Amino acid sequence: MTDPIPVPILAVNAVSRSLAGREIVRDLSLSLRRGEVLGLLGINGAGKSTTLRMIAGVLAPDRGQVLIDGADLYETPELARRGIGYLPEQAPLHRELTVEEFLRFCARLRGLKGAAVGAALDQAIARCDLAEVRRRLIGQLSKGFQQRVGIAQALIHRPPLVILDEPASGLDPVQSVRMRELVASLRPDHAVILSTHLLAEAQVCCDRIAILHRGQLRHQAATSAERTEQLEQQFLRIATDLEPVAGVGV
Ligand SMILES: Nc1ncnc2c1ncn2[C@@H]1O[C@H](COP(=O)(O)OP(=O)(O)OP(=O)(O)O)[C@@H](O)[C@H]1O
Repeated sequence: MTDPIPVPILAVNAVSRSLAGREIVRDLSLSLRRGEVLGLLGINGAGKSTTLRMIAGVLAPDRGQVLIDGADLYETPELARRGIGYLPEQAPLHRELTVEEFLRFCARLRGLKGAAVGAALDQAIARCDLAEVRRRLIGQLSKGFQQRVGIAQALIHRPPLVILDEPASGLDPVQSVRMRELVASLRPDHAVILSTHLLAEAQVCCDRIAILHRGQLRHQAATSAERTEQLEQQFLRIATDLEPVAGVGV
């Protein structure tokens, strides 16, 4: 007998959402398995953050369904949300707390108690390479460290799905490289979906790229299957409203 196909960690089924009378995301479907990193690529205003907000459960779709590890995010929100870690575009940090204080607070918010809090804290700090700043105030850290604290809060309860909205935005080149390494290191334990408008960034740390334009998914490819120049050409064609090259796509 063959093994049953595992339930995807994330299944987005025909999701649409309008804001201020305009359809921002239209009929979008995606799925993601454990161990996969998916890059949602698109120009400014393509609908990446709106899509991620729906997947994170902070913005309800008008139509369609989001399943987290098989649980419907809008019918069984408590269950589904336990499976999500989310870093929004503006990291939700408390600048007046130390890294440790903030992450303890996040662990408790996520329902961890007693010794589990300390264990989760140590693990998130080690994972995000924050040991040297664990007793520093968040407000005094560099942008690179602050983003890593943002990722640590998303990982604190070890969710199967990690959602990162432009995690490398505003980082210097050195911090960007470290951020890509951190994202890639999440692969064995989590499914990761991240947004970016930088193709090079997506290519380095993602297994698959999905190009979003005007709220629609226009192209998907494994990063190993297409060369950088091919992907760049597809992205430019889509972003300038030309048809993508036939033969590969969603
Ligand atoms: N609350 C809102 N009300 C009205 N329009 C909105 C709202 N939020 C986003 N939009 C619009 O929806 C479109 C998509 O926005 P979104 O932030 O999802 O794009 P994005 O691809 O993440 O862009 P960026 O790379 O600039 O962050 C934009 O035109 C934006 O102005």
